[in-house]
Amino acid sequence: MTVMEAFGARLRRAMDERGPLCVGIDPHASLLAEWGLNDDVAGLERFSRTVVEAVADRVAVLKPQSAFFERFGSRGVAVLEKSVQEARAAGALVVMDAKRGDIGSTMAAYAESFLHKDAPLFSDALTVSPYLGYGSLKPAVDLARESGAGLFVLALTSNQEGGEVQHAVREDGRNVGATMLAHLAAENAGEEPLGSFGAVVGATLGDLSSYDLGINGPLLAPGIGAQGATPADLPRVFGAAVRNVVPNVSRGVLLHGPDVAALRTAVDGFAAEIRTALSVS
Ligand SMILES: O=c1ccn([C@@H]2O[C@H](COP(=O)(O)O)[C@@H](O)[C@H]2O)c(=O)[nH]1
Repeated sequence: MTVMEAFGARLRRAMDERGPLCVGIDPHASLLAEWGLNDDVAGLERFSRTVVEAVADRVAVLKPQSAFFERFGSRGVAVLEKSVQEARAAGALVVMDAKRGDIGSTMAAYAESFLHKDAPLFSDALTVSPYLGYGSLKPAVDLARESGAGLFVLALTSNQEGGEVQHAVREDGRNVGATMLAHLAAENAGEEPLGSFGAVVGATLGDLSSYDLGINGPLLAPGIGAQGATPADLPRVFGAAVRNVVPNVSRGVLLHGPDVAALRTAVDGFAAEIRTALSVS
């Protein structure tokens, strides 16, 4: 049996070769309408196919937002399966944004759904919520290691409301977000060139210098474009950890569809801005 190389190593290579940009596949009803598509499974399929065709051969990571597929029931999930498989076949890594989290015994089933190498929805990495306790994620950590997959744990999310949970201070004086980062640093200790257990840290959050972002793992950074952050913000927000940042843009790219050339131009524009921002940091 061939064992897949660890996600962190595959991601590092993809980022070095293609740049770090992650493009979201977020088929909002409003975007389907703007693309002249119906808000139905056929529209969903056309939308996702177009995004994959336009960008999967040029970005390091594609991030389908599962919610927009689940909205259509089993036929929507079938479209999601196909999109994941086509994106991976075109050379992009796929981060499934499903934000799963539950008690350990149920978490094991979520892990089987997205991280088992034979699962129809197998993805290179999965977003997970640690708010049932970081330890509840252990089945996903274990299966990810076995499959060569990765996780992105919600640590400091891009939305303002996240602060009431993530900035809450524990008895040891550390806040919850910082605690998640510390768990991830322990998970990734000694891994080269990059650990497989990443954090979600919003690009919208301003100065994060009070946090130790040196987790030796990737930092998935949503919030660029529609949520107001820009590539130029990345060095200020992430400091020395910026080399491990995977900046995500969804609507900021998708609003340029359905024209494939226009989508590619938008992606190339964000990629160039990110390159410039990182080269001066
Ligand atoms: O903290 C988080 C975690 C996840 N997201 C997801 O990223 C994209 C962002 O989409 P935009 O259109 O670029 O705003 C979306 O799928 C969110 O669910 C996030 O925004 N913040």
